[in-house]
Amino acid sequence: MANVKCNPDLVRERAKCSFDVNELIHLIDGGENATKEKRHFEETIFSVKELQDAVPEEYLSHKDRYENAVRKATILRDVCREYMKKYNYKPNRFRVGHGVFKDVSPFLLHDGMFVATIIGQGTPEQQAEWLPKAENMQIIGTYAQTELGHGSFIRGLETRATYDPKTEEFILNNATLSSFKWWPGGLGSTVNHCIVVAQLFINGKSYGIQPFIVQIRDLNTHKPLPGVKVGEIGPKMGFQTANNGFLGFENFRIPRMNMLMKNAQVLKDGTFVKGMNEKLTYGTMVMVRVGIVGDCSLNTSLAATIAVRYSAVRHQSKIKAKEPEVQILDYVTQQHKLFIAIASSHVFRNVYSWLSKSYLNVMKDLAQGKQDHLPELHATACCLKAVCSRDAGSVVEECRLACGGHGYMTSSNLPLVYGFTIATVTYEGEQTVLLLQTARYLVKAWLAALQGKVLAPSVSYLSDWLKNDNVRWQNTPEGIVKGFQHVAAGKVKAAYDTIQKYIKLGKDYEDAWNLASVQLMKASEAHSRSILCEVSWGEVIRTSASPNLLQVLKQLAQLYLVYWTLETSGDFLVYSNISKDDIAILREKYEELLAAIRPNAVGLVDAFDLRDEILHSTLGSYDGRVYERLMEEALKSPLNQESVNASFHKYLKPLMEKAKL
Ligand SMILES: CCCCCCCC/C=C\CCCCCCCCCCC/C=C/C(=O)SCCNC(=O)CCNC(=O)[C@H](O)C(C)(C)COP(=O)(O)OP(=O)(O)OC[C@H]1O[C@@H](n2cnc3c(N)ncnc32)[C@H](O)[C@@H]1OP(=O)(O)O
Ligand SMILES: Cc1cc2nc3c(=O)[nH]c(=O)nc-3n(C[C@H](O)[C@H](O)[C@H](O)COP(=O)(O)OP(=O)(O)OC[C@H]3O[C@@H](n4cnc5c(N)ncnc54)[C@H](O)[C@@H]3O)c2cc1C
Repeated sequence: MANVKCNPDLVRERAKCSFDVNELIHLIDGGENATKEKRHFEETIFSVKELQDAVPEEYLSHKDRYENAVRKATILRDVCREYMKKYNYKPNRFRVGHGVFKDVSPFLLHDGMFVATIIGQGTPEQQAEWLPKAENMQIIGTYAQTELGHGSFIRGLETRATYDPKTEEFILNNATLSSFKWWPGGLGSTVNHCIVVAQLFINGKSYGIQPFIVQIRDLNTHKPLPGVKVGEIGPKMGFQTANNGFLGFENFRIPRMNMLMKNAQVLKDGTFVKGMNEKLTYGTMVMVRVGIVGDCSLNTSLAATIAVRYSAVRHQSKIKAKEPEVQILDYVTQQHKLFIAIASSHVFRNVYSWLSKSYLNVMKDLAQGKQDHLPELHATACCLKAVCSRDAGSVVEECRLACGGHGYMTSSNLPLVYGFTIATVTYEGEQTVLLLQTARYLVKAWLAALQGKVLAPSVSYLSDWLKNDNVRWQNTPEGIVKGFQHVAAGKVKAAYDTIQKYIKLGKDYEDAWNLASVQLMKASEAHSRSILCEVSWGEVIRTSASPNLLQVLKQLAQLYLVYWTLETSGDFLVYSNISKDDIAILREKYEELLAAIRPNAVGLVDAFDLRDEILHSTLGSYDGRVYERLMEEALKSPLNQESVNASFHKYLKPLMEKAKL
């Protein structure tokens, strides 16, 4: 990228960067070698001509866009397969996926959840049967759980799998419209298999929801098998190329061994054997929620790169009347909008790495029959997924707004980035629903703390707070982290006390819970924020980097801490010993941090190392040729391929002529 002829503003910005951009790229990637491998892989992918679109996708019809996405998905699969064989390298498909599809791949659910569920829920024999086929794409699958009538409350799913011991088969049925599967990616027209999550019935008795692997289309003709009704759900706010679909069964039979039986089992005679913990059936969701925190980092870095580069190139208005128009990046309000995006991307990445380690440890424990840490992992993954996805959505939208009118252009790519980022707030567990899951855990932890029990590490601050809720406020990063824990503990206590108050007033526990649920949700959010602050600050101070880079990383981590303290200062005034003077000091600190980060802003987004092919943006490309690219892209509009459009003769001219009469 270094030899590209760049906009002079960007050249100046890059020259004043105080740290080594390559050092940060290597740190994010996990080492110099990892960067080399990543770049070589991306170079290979983006030099494949067939993966480049001649016409921007937005001009294609819904159908053509889908077909183009499937075409590219198959080419990408082949290229990746060859590449992995040759170099023994496991690429991050999500980064190049955004480059190839702009949006998401119709194979997203095959890779993200179908294969993962076979691994997580299948017995070794079932894995041997289906995994090689799925990994080779001999079969293509999705994860079909959500129905028209139920998504969040999965115990309420209506799809039935009734066991028939005579034939040793399950009979799948969707007797009601609300029981139809609705949403699974790739289901519309792409997949031939799915994991179907259905209510198991044996001899008229319900045994809860279980996962089944089901072939729904003929492998040669791709026609739906008899008894299967399947189709696509139509256009959405984003995820246009994900090919989300619907599905229903009528007396559709599958062999007994198609129930994934790593946890619970159904024996030939219809005996149901319970698993170690019925919630392990929800395992794929936990894994994906962890992954989404990482995805939030990537999505935020895409938007930050586009908006920061654009803001360095764009000049508008003046700070001082007699001086030239300034780069909009020099407005402190613009820095306020954008630097939190850079900081958040780093925070999400660090927290993702921490959460992934916890996830892998719990998986190891489960393999040995130990499940003590599962509730903590579930609670932590739920609230982090909810808060990171919501933050990422807000930050991406703020970046888009920070690009003014041009941020509204599809060619800026910001509307598309917003479309797939905001979807993460809903899928894999709607935000409020997940926050309330964590709240269940927090209330239990609070009760345990009141009883003097030892708490799990992520909630041990509740016991500390009970011992001393009167800690003196300190305007240091460590002091702020403590402050966030105080806010969280104060909110958990308040929510708990509210439940107790309603119970004393004669409400039963469930009603009391519902009445207190706004407070419970906020307590859960505060708990999540305290984890984000503690973990990300902890990761940064442990980072080994050159002094210059470390200084910048600390500035970003502090910016995150101070930003959120100021954003939620009301909570701090209620639940901690912060004073108005401390808040004034933090405001000053915030302004200092914005000023300190300003000279490094472009270097920081360069360090996300997102190629132009991944950014897909007229505003965010490395060379900063913003206006040229806006015009070049506009000229690709089909309306610009002719000097007079047919509608003139058909409609406008007759209208004008009628007006003359
Ligand atoms: C520079 C950048 C570098 C970064 C690089 C990043 C690279 C990116 C990396 C990775 C990216 C990976 C991204 C992955 C993407 C993959 C593909 C994504 C596409 C996904 C598309 C969407 C798919 C879907 O949406 S699938 C459908 C998902 N559906 C849901 O999530 C439903 C939500 N509902 C539920 O989960 C449940 O119904 C519930 C939990 C809300 C309630 O369940 P219920 O049975 O009613 O339980 P409840 O009575 O409330 O609780 C009973 C007790 O069970 C406990 N519990 C509940 N769930 C779990 C669980 N999962 N595990 C453990 N325990 C659980 C609960 O706490 C209760 O316990 P208690 O003790 O009784 O309180
Ligand atoms: C882009 C996209 C892709 C998807 N892909 C898939 C897929 O591949 N496979 C699949 O199976 N599913 C998929 N889904 C479905 C997704 O998982 C669900 O939409 C999601 O879990 C939310 O469930 P819901 O739609 O039932 O929302 P609802 O639960 O109906 O939410 C509506 C409102 O009700 C509130 N609410 C619901 N329950 C409670 C409660 N207990 N307490 C308080 N408030 C509550 C919510 O907070 C929300 O405000 C996808 C969804 C999207 C948007």
